[in-house]
Amino acid sequence: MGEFGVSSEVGTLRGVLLHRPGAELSRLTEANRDRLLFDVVPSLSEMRAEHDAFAQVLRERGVEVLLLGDLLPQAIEHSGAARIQGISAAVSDRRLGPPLAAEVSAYLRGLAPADLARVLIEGLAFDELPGEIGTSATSLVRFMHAETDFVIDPLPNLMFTRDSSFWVGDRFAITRLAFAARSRETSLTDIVFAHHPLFLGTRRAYESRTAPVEGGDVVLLAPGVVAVGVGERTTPAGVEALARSLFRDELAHTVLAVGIAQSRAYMHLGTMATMVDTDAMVMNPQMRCAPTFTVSRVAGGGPDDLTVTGPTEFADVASRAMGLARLRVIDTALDAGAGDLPVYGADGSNTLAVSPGVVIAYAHATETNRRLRDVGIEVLEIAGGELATGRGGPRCLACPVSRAAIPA
Ligand SMILES: NC(=[NH2+])NCCC[C@H](N)C(=O)O
Repeated sequence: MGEFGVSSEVGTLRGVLLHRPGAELSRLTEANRDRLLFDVVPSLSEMRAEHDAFAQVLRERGVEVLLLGDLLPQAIEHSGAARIQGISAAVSDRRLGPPLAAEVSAYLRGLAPADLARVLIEGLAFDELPGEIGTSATSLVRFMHAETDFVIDPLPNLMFTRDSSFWVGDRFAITRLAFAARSRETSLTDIVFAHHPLFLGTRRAYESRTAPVEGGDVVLLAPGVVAVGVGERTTPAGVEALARSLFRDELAHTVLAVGIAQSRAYMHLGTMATMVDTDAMVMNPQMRCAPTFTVSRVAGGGPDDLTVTGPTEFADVASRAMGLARLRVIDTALDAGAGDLPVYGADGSNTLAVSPGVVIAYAHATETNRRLRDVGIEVLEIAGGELATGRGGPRCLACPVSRAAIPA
């Protein structure tokens, strides 16, 4: 696929990390789906068929598709540290109590890499624990847990690989996810990028990881110019930490912090606005004037000194920061066909570019897709009725690891 590295949202895509939906989604029930961030309980078989078709479109366009479910066991096989890291992120003393936690950890240490990877992704229910674990009288948890409790929570949102990591320049960034239901996902993307031999020698961006930053909020507008949504997920402190880190590593010179509503319907900047060409964005109309602060480095200051200006309207400041005479903005439509998802839940703005002016989009975003075609964007449609039940479109479902540089 060529070199790893990503400096835009539209440069010709050469490689992506996807996660094929698996049994972790069969864990969703009416009782837990809200907590696990799904609007309805999906059909796994249909969802997998849709996801396979998505991967196929990518492959047909010459994109190498890496699957997390393949890379994770390979990384664990390769590195003892990866194994320990996966186990310690999954087993919580606080939740299981020390005696049971110790027994579960010992059990996981003994599993073959493929089995351990499966547990780390799909979770572990109490009734799946081998009979001999925790049966001594030392664990109250073993006796009193609720029927529906998990020893290790499943990760049904892992397929949204853009949230738990992203690449900027020639480095990978492991994020910090805002909600408890997703926070462990980053331990798995970290294992893959830090320990899989494929990525040997690649470096890490954004080490701090204290305040939440989700990859879905990070939009690489142009080389050196990074927009980050601040809303339900990414916090202002997260953007500050990310900006400092990107400036220090010279991976960006301008960070735009874009205020989006604190609501599930808005979720991520990438859900509301995405690049579809080097000079064009598809955008929820409300985003044009979203209050945006520009964060840059103080001239002559230390690497950690930031200067903040604004607020200014998102579309204007983005266009200027990208050095464009004019940014073409295509408004997302209120698409029908999204069932009872809220108006922009059709994920029409959540397109994934495979090259400048060529994007993958959900077929159900009919009107938005028509508008994109009207201005000359090629739209490759995929079925997403089941994939969209967790909310999130093609862009969230893929973490680009290699894109060609966009021609200057
Ligand atoms: N980048 C995105 N918009 N990702 C979609 C994530 C969807 C997931 N169910 C969540 O609520 O977190």
